[in-house]
Amino acid sequence: MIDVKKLTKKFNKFTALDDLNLQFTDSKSIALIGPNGCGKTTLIKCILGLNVIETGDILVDGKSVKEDFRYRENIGYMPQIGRYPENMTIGQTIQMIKDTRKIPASELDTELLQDFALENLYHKKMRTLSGGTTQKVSAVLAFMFNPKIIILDEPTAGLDPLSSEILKKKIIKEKNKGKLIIITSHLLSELDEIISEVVFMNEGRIIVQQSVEDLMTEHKTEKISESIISILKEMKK
Ligand SMILES: Nc1ncnc2c1ncn2[C@@H]1O[C@H](COP(=O)(O)OP(=O)(O)OP(=O)(O)O)[C@@H](O)[C@H]1O
Repeated sequence: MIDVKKLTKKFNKFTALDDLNLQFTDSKSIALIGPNGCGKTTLIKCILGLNVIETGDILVDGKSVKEDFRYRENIGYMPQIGRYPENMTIGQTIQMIKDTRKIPASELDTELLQDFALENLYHKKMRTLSGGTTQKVSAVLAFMFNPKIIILDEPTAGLDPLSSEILKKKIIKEKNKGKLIIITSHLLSELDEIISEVVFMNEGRIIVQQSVEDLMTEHKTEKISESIISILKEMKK
């Protein structure tokens, strides 16, 4: 569980996150959505400890992210753009990260590795990979260490339809095991099958946090994308 308490994040005089209060509970898959620049990645980076928090706090399973960095071992993160050592191969990169985590091979989740058939490309250098293949490496690593919380930043943006489907199935499977999944996406049509809750942000604030059922009932729609478009239209009035 993640508990965001009165979180404000400023970059000099610019307020990127403005007094956020939020709870993300286990067994949910939450879509974090909102216009470009509304603060989604900033919030994710605060959760991951990549942004320093000056005002407010974030508790992950009851422990402040400001205190002990070890909570990060429970979070799998797939960044929007993964950056890896350019001259290492896929195989070496995955092995290097496995070595730093020191988790027995029997406990690793290699399902995505197999489903993406990434082992066939183990010899390829990271700098030579297409955007989609780099995304697959990031996805494999986000799930590999069986984290309780999985954060995916625009996960399907660069993936072909088949790979996107493989990843979506994996997300649903892990959510059903009780994990907490947070996804940012602008591809609203992608979200329908996987999301149980929506957090809509604008200008560093939470506009809506609602279960998918409530959202669709309120907006009389059958698709998340249509509900979000209704919210956007109401905001412009
Ligand atoms: N390190 C930084 N220094 C200064 N400003 C920053 C920094 N990081 C983010 N910002 C600003 O904070 C705001 C929120 O950015 P953020 O990346 O969180 O948006 P986002 O919702 O993830 O957008 P997108 O949908 O385009 O990915 C933007 O105005 C951005 O320019």
